[in-house]
Amino acid sequence: MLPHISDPSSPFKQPGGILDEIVANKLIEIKEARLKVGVSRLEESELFDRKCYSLRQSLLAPERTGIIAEFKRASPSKGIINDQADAAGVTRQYADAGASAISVLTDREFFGGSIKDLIEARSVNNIPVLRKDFILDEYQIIEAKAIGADIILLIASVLKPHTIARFAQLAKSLGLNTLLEVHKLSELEESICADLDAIGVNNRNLSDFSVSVQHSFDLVEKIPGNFLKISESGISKTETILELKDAGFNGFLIGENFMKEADPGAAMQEFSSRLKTGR
Ligand SMILES: O=P(O)(O)OC[C@@H](O)[C@@H](O)c1c[nH]c2ccccc12
Repeated sequence: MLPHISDPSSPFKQPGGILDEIVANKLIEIKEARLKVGVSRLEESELFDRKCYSLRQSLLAPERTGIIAEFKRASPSKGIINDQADAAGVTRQYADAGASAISVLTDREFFGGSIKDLIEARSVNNIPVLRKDFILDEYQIIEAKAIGADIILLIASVLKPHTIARFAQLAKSLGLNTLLEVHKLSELEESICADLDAIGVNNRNLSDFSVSVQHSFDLVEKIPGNFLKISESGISKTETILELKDAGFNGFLIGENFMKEADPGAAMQEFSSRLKTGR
């Protein structure tokens, strides 16, 4: 093993653990995609010039739930969750059940996702779609637009602040919405920049997978008022959503709680009606 020396000129942090593995693998994938497809082919995609749906509008629409429902086949912490699910069918049911947005994992190696899943979800939905992946390169942002995503995720435990600012600016210039994911106060303070639309507090620590919704309650008041506030991960009860809403959150990212069921769309439907009736 090489010693753990961080390169000051690197655009990335070195968070350690599984994240370092994910980053190393992703950098290889990006290199391959650049060679195989390339930016100019992406820009020729039919979807590239479409106007994105606004995350703000959809999250704040009173007839919607604020839930960002995630299509996730597997994860490093849980292994396989639901590898046979149909992306179009499930995400359509999510939307019909009042989801404000759809999140689709596009990482294959660690989450069993694909670009195909996102394209399918896009083709049957008219609410915002989040490309859930580890964005490390401008190429992936252009790709996100080309496959029909409306929102990209930038992860503060992986990207240095100057990289986040650069990526957020590019995303904005393409009309994409940007969600910055933070796990702790220092990440929020150092990474926040004007071109972001939303701040997500990830209740899961991506280095050791421990989950606590308390992270959201601890950070909510530190998020400036002009950003949408989203609580991510480990949410399985409607009561938690009501508490998070009271604390000031506009959005709630839920994956496993739905995907672990044989019929994730029906699970979201049931959750959503419980939320409405306050049970
Ligand atoms: O399945 P959960 O616990 O409801 O979590 C969903 C989502 O927040 C989680 O998948 C996630 C949050 N940040 C990420 C970054 C990359 C991949 C996945 C994620």
